[in-house]
Amino acid sequence: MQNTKTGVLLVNLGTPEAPTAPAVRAFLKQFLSDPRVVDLPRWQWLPILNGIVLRFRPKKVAKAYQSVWQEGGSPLMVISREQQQALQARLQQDVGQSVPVALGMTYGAPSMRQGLDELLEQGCDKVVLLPLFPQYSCSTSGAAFDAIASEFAGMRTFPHLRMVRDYHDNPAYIDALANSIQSHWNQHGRGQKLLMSFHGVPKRFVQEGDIYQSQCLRTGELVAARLGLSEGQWMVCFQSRFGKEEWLTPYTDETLEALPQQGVKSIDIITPAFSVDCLETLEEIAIEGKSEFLAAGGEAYHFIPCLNAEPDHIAMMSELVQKEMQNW
Ligand SMILES: C=CC1=C(C)c2cc3[nH]c(cc4nc(cc5[nH]c(cc1n2)c(C)c5CCC(=O)O)C(CCC(=O)O)=C4C)c(C)c3C=C
Ligand SMILES: [Fe+2]
Ligand SMILES: [Fe+2]
Repeated sequence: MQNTKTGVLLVNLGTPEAPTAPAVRAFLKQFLSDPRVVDLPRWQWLPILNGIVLRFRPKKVAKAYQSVWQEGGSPLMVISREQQQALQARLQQDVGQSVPVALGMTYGAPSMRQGLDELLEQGCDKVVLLPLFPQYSCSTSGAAFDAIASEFAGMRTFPHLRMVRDYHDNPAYIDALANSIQSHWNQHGRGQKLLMSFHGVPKRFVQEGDIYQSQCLRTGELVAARLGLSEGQWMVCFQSRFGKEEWLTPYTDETLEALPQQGVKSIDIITPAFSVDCLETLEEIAIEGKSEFLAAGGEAYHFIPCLNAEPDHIAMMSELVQKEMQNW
């Protein structure tokens, strides 16, 4: 009998197994060896990666991970597991049948292969690949596609596949962000400016065709419009710069240092490119960003968490999956 069962492979970037230098080194080695992430010629990049980056960065970054590590592990993994369980329960409710949801990370564990095998073992012959990167980038969603394709390359028969490429302007995603900001304002009051800080990428990626920047700007505009914000009350900026090349601007850290001098003493900051809180939101933005802003003369800094496993975020994911399941 032919299978006709759909499963969901929920994808995120991945994270180290422990907040230690050896575990961070192992993770960074796999991640930063991917040409989708650093596309310099291998002869040029690998000596830098092995001789400098992997020698010095793991110790520093392990310390940063220690500052946000949770009882159950890396925040990215703990929250991704919550999303997996919540989405499976939500799909059962919305679709009225079991739709298995597995987790696969582009780098580290559980690997894409482990996630895929979990679905195949449950009899799924149709897989919806849902990378939790709302804005497409070659360095994230592109890399997730490569990772599943390289697993398929070794299979005699691979399952049917549909992939959600991006959802940067999906009304339910925009609503979930706007609702999260509004409820933060209701609880804590409203700052002078709302910063939407997206993970950066090298400017060159965009010049060479990556649609990431335009999708970030569109998300920003839609959220601002949904909240009725006028120019000057919000801005988009880009964080997590890596290496010497120019990345998308304005840079978040420079913005945080400049705003107090421009009279902006209180801000709210949200990170819409991240679907789960992780090192880059909890350490770089919630901790480091705050101390940068306050040191520059800022007075109030409010970090708004990612959508994580919030019910409206999970409902949006269910909607994305159901759309892919239509006429299949
Ligand atoms: C080297 C270039 C990098 C590109 C390009 C890049 C794009 C990119 N990354 C995310 C999401 C995440 N990145 C995270 C960590 C992280 N990112 C880079 C580098 C690039 N990212 C590094 C080196 C690291 C590791 C930490 C460090 O050494 O500073 C994470 C968090 C992982 C965690 O464990 O918590 C996420 C998530 C996006 C969305 C993106 C492009 C759009
Ligand atoms: Fe990154
Ligand atoms: Fe960072």
